[in-house]
Amino acid sequence: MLSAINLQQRSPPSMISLAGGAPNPNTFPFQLASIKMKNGQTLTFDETVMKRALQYSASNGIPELLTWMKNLQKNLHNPPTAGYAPENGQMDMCVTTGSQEGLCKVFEMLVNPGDNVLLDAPTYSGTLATLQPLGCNLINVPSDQHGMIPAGLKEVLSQWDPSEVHKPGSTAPRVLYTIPNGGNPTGASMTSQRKQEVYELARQYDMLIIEDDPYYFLQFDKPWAPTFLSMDVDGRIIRTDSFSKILSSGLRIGFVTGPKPLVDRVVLHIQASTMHTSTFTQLMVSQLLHSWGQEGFLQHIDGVIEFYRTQRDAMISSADRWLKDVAEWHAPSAGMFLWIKLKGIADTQQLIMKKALEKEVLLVPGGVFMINSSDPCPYVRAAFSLSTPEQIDEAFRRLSSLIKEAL
Ligand SMILES: Cc1ncc(COP(=O)(O)O)c(CNc2cc3ccccc3n(O)c2=O)c1O
Repeated sequence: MLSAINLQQRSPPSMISLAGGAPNPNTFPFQLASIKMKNGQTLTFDETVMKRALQYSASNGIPELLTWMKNLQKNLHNPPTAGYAPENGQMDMCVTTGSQEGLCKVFEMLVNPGDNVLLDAPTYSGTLATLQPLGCNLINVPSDQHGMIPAGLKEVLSQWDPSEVHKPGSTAPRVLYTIPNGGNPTGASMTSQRKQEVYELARQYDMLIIEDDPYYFLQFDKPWAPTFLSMDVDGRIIRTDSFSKILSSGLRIGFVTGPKPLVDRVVLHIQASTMHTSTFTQLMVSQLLHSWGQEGFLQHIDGVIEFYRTQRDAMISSADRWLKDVAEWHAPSAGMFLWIKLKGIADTQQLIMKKALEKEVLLVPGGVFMINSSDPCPYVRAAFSLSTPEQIDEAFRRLSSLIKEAL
């Protein structure tokens, strides 16, 4: 059906279509839309645009948003694959309903029951929730406050012979997942050196790397770290980006960037599920981005970075004030999370889900970010995105007292 709509959109006005099963927008109750921006601008949908905004659209995303994003990706990452032929893995993109949908579709496409999948735990609970039903075998790669440790990856991979990974029945892992900047929950950011070493190992064992990077635009210091996409000479990087932390989380706009043959298959999975991301939302964001231009977009990002840097600084100074003798942590250089190890506590689940609630302080017990959530975990995740510096300070005072009571 959607291909009929695509066909119609590309046909001359003289074409009369009785093909697409699309509803008639004249029956829709919505007439106009105007959205006031904080910078004084107004985004407007007149009657013609409104009819398009309320109608089905292409599964890979509306053209003007895709074009804008492809130009941004080329300017930010200069991917080697941008210049490749389509059949040789040319860089392509599609719009997804949040990067969460992108991750879900990519894993659906790549992972079969019994497959070995590599990732550095603790990791985003949403990814674990997507992977667990696929019946794959999650193998942890050692990591520290600078992200995945290449020597640890080499050690994990040493159980397979690189020359045999293509043999039928090989159990060698085909997929490696990581969050390279401002990791969730650890706040860890990978160095460029580590990324290059991990990429080389992925080449040796012919693996795809899923670069899940929603905090890329929340790196507090410049220059931003080179991405896996920027070093991808082989077309083995599938990158998920998100507008959630910089424009809006409720609008649900994300992107998958990768070699065209793989992006084409992600789009087929989208076609068979959500069909496409909201046309209205895509048009709204596209109008904003075209009015801002890349320079305006990056200026907006600078403002967002200053906000989260201030929040990070507040959380670190409160941690120094209240938690120094009962906990350990590393100050993140990106993202919105602090990963705190409570001293003398084997597992934080009970402490957080019971005692902390009594003390009226909410944190996330570290177990939910582990491959086996029942494994004891002495960590908690604290987000510095929503609370004020004053609230963060009071929350850590409460956390400090409940740890001391527990010891
Ligand atoms: C590493 C990594 N990858 C992908 C995503 C998905 O983001 P999307 O682009 O908005 O779909 C995320 C979002 N992470 C979270 C979301 C969330 C939503 C409601 C309530 C709590 C939430 N907590 O706690 C989260 O960490 C993420 O951290």
